[in-house]
Amino acid sequence: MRKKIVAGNWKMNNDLSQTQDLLASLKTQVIPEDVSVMVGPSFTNLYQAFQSLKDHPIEVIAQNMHQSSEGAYTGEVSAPMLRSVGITTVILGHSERRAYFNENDALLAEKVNTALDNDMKVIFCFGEELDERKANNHFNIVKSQLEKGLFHISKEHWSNIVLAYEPVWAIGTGETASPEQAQEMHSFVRKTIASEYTSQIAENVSILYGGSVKPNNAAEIFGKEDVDGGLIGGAALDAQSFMAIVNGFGK
Ligand SMILES: O=C[C@H](O)COP(=O)(O)O
Repeated sequence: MRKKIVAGNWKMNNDLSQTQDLLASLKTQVIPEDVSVMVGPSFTNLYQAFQSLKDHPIEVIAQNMHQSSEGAYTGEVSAPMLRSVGITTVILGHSERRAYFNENDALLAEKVNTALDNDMKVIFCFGEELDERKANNHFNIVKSQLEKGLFHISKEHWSNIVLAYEPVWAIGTGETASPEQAQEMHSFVRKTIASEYTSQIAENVSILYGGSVKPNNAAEIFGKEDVDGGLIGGAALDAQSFMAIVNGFGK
């Protein structure tokens, strides 16, 4: 049975003191047993966050990492560095990384390999832009992102992969994909994985939806058969909103 997951991507928000405040609020919450809850603070606050949540079911994850494990890459952070502060899950391929930092499919394929080589789990993000959806090209775009960035991995590595479908037009815009649009794409992705790999792999991988998920729409989107949770941006910055999304999902 696949895991239900709600992951908060804090993006470039929250300094140390704000991070401590948000973690303190989250730590008072009871986490439903059937939902894996994750939060992704900035690099500077990962160590503090990991230490703070050590005895708590919420997992601390990273938002990005470099494709090399070490070297002369000023300003970058490697997979072994993340591991050294307790982090074992990383988000890769977020549309903001693709758009603002020129991360293309080939680079993401390298990053995926480095993460897996370092025994890390990957939340692999993908999704189409608005003009691509309007041109009815969204399935091709998503298939291509998966084929070029992820489908080189071996069958054995799929247990370390979580997928996150994030239509770019829905991120931070207040405009969500409808539950039907999310389900349609998630089902397409699952079928694509079944044909490239096996139906068992396709059935077991969690596929999250991301893009303007809020407490008032989460339950309906997460209620769809192939939606296994969410990657939450803005609403994850507020403990009450985030926990309302988590609790609306847990049974
Ligand atoms: O990583 C999270 C997504 O980009 C969604 O962000 P959002 O919930 O602010 O739209």
